[in-house]
Amino acid sequence: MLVLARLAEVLTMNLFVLILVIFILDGRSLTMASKERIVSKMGEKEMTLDTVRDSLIRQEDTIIFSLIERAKFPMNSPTYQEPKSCVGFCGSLIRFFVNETESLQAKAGRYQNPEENAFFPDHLPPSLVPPYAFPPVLHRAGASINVNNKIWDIYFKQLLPLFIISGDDGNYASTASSDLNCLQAISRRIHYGKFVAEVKYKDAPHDYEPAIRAKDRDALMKLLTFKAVEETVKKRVEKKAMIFGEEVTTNTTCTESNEGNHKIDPPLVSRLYDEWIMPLTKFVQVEYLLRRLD
Ligand SMILES: C=C(O[C@@H]1C=C(C(=O)O)C=C[C@H]1O)C(=O)O
Repeated sequence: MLVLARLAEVLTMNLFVLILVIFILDGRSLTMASKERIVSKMGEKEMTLDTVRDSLIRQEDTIIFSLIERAKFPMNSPTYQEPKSCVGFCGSLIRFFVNETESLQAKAGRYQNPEENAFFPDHLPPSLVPPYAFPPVLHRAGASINVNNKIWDIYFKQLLPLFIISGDDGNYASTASSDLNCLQAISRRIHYGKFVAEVKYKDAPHDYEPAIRAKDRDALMKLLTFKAVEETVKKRVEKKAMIFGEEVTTNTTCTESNEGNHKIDPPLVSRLYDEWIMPLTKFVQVEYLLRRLD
């Protein structure tokens, strides 16, 4: 009797262990299966020239809104001046602000996304958040191209004076914060040239390879340029600046309310795209393609 009871106990125990093992294995295979589904889902959303162009169109909204926000403030030049001595931090307020914000955003994982490039990439702290498996679209050699030095210089020396009125209202921290929003939006757009170039290369490798091997920048520039697309971009951003920068009132129609009164000058936005944003995006495309066969 005792033996039978002991046997039953052992069998029950074994059965329990067996069920537990099945449960764990099944759970693991389920997790793996769902992970595979996510990965294959991302794979399905393959990048095409149309999808990258759609992204550039959406990014126009971010850029224009950020410029409108910066235009709320006058120049506020103390934001950019190098103080004679260190005041808790060394250098201009804008450098301090960008450095510190990038540091925090790096910890929060911003620069794990291959679409993001820091202005001060040296000595950034590592991300503290679990990594996300961004689809590996870019070719390794070109992925690290960073033209933010150029963007920084152009933004402060050429762009700001064009669309910001002179004056000082003391809002230096808010000014620095809105500058950073502009810089990040413009930088993301310009570096998106890497994705544009990758898609163009994949669509026609035989067209690009001879120019890449010959390191012929002019030929590459010709191959990747679509003048008609650029003209459309210029017209569209001007129209967006007109619509987004309108003063909205409830007692007049949109067209009545705003003749010539926009938060940012619409033709100027078109000019920013024509003279800086599109040429730099194309510069990034050429640089990326030159490394595409490395
Ligand atoms: C980005 C592209 O490549 C080039 C750059 C463009 C831009 O920066 O908007 C537009 C057309 C092309 O000349 C593209 O083809 O869409």
